[in-house]
Amino acid sequence: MPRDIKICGLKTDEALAAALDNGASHVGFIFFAKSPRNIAPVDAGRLRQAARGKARAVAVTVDADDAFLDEIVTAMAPDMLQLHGSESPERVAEVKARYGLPVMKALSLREKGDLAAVAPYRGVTDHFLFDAKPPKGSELPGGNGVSFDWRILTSLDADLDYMLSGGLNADNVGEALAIANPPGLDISSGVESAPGVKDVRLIAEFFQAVRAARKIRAA
Ligand SMILES: O=C(O)c1ccccc1NCC(=O)[C@H](O)[C@H](O)COP(=O)(O)O
Repeated sequence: MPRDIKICGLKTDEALAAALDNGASHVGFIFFAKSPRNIAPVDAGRLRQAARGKARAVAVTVDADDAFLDEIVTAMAPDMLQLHGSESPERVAEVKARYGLPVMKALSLREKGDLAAVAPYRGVTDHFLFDAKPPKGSELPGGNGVSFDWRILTSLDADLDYMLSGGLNADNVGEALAIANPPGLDISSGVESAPGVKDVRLIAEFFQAVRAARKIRAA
């Protein structure tokens, strides 16, 4: 059963409180101008205070340069950086060294062959996040509410630390857990009533569904 659950794309006190009250281990803030979940570093810095000692605050960036990362790290003091663009292993290593923070590299998957992208990042990134490839025409590298074939994850080494992401919701998370048994889960649009608008009821329902799946597996 998942050790970690990340609620991503938070912008309000209410949504953050719902994530924390329900037991999120990670809370994510998106720094990508085209996203409906985009947040200013200073606002994320204020929000993330409530997460201290409860959940790790994750700054999600897309091919960000040092100047933007400096601004984010200074304003919000994240616990982790999620690199959700086409950052190379060398760039991941550079970011890790520059900020001394754990890094989660996001990779987008559709089929088994896409897992070849994992090897070059092993020993470089601290964690992986496996998301679906964006649909054609999407301007967003993540947060598209699209899932992939979770069966491809069963061929991964058991020690690989990753979050399963992409198109999860309360209705399908039980199946995702039964198939892939991932160490972590990440969700964004599946707990929204509209793009970028988190819904506290959907957040609670997602955690309930995870708990229900946990009971089924334990029985
Ligand atoms: O969510 C976004 O808008 C976003 C924009 C740019 C880069 C990454 C983004 N999201 C990253 C995440 O970690 C999402 O939670 C992940 O892609 C899953 O999203 P969803 O399919 O909506 O659950």
